[in-house]
Amino acid sequence: MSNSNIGNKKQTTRKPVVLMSMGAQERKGHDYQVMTHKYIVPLVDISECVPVLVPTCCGIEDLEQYLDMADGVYLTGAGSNIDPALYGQENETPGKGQDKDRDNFDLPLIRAALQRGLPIFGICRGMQEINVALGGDMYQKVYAEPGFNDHRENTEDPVDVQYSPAHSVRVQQNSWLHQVLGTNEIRVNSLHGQGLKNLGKGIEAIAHAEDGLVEAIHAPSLSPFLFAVQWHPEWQAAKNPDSVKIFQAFGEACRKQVERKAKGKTFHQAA
Ligand SMILES: N[C@@H](CCC(=O)NCCCC(=O)O)C(=O)O
Repeated sequence: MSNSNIGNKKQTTRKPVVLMSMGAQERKGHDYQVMTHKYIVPLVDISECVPVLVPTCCGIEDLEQYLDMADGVYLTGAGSNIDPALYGQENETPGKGQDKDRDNFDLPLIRAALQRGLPIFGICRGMQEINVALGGDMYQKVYAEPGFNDHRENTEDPVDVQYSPAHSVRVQQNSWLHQVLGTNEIRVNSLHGQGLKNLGKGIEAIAHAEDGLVEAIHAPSLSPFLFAVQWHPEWQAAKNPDSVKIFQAFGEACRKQVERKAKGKTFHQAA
């Protein structure tokens, strides 16, 4: 934490404010907006940011006001699938739940955050949303695609088994992620049935699973920090050195945004 004295008033640089879009859940006949604890804790403890949980059930009328408050955007995983109509496909998984409110909030949120040069970090569904928001599409059933492995968890397993390391990920040599992690191969958990197919405009893959499926993306031509992963670094993040490095990198990107804002600049002006 850096301090600066202005006159006699001691001013402390504020922590970054990060938007977390919530998802829909129905319980006992009531509709809820939810956010899982495991996503919040590393943002507070490791990224050292202040989360603002945003309901996605009320449309995008206040989107710009939310973004006025934000120094970063953090898009989490969720069991729901993105509506395939949003990337020009028929629905191949009619039995899987969707969350159209979250789709219809997050895709405009991503585009508007990019316009403002805000750091964006996505996990699992969050990575998929970023790809779709920028015109990419998905394999709706990776497990049914020739040549790909099954990346789903066994939902009958205990939760700690579901989130245990499941496969290796090769990190692109000399990529930003390689520099952050200091290695070109890591072991990751895997809890997804869908995966990135054609990449959206400006999106580059920087890590792949053993079967070639995209596991991490960035977009250096679009943003100072647009980074997303298919695995779940938030799971017991403090115990995973790779996760700690990722959440620290996101926090640092958001602190730079705070500094830019304090100087009255946007990323595009400061570049
Ligand atoms: N439905 C998509 C995205 C999967 C995903 O985000 N899984 C995480 C669910 C539980 C959690 O939040 O950890 C797909 O199947 O690819």
